[in-house]
Amino acid sequence: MSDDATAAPAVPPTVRPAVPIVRAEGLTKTHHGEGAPVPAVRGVDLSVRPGEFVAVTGPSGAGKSTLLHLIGGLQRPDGGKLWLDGERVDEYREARWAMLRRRSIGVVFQFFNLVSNLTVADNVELPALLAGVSPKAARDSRAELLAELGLEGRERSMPGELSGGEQQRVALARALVNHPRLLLADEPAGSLDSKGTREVLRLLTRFHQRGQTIMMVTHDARMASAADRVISFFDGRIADDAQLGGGRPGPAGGVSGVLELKE
Ligand SMILES: Nc1ncnc2c1ncn2[C@@H]1O[C@H](COP(=O)(O)OP(=O)(O)OP(=O)(O)O)[C@@H](O)[C@H]1O
Repeated sequence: MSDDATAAPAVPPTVRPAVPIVRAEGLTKTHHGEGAPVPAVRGVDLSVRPGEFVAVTGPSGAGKSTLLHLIGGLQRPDGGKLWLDGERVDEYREARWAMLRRRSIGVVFQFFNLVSNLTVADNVELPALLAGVSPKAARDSRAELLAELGLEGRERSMPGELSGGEQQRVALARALVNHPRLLLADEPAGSLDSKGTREVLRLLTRFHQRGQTIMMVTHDARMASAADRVISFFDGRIADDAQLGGGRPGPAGGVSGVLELKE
């Protein structure tokens, strides 16, 4: 008998995995509109680690936006469980969700959704003030972000006076003003020209490199390839989950979704 056979098995060092920013188990949502019910998200299991940049892609109607809205508390699931930063949130009431969204989740939409009768500065400061930040701290954060996003001097402009790309940068500043744990972006370049798209991509990449966790729905292959993980969504389910940049494939394995996305 060799020494190896009698030796005590090696005890692996204790590794405490980081608490996922997002964890979903069996997440389900059916829309009830005018016609027949539409099952948009069908039992999704998902985990997003701190610092990940995840692109969610897939055909129109696959349920991508619904998934993002469930994670951001903009819609409620019919079934399943959802944790944000380790805290079970799917049973939260609206007031608690509102507080969580203000403090921990930033959202950017395709059509910017800025308040049209507020100045750029007020649009960006508003979520900070609603979260209970002092007016001075809100002003300081706003000034820092607008400078960083190349919007210095536009503080007093109204959203309608800005280009689409500038409006999306204002929306990004607004989403980030409370330093959210999670940034959700639903087709953030969907209504921009190629210059605006490049700009949004550059900024998202920069914030990701600084550690910002991002989940982004996109149809755009270039946008998706900036992420470090691509989830392909099809018919309300995760069809593929792949790590980009040579990392390990996600739970569903395979790289077909990524290959399809490459230009
Ligand atoms: N509020 C709603 N009421 C009824 N049906 C809805 C509602 N929102 C979405 N749906 C339907 O649910 C399905 C999934 O929609 P969702 O917007 O999540 O898909 P998507 O993958 O984001 O699509 P797209 O890429 O076109 O935005 C679609 O069939 C859509 O028509």
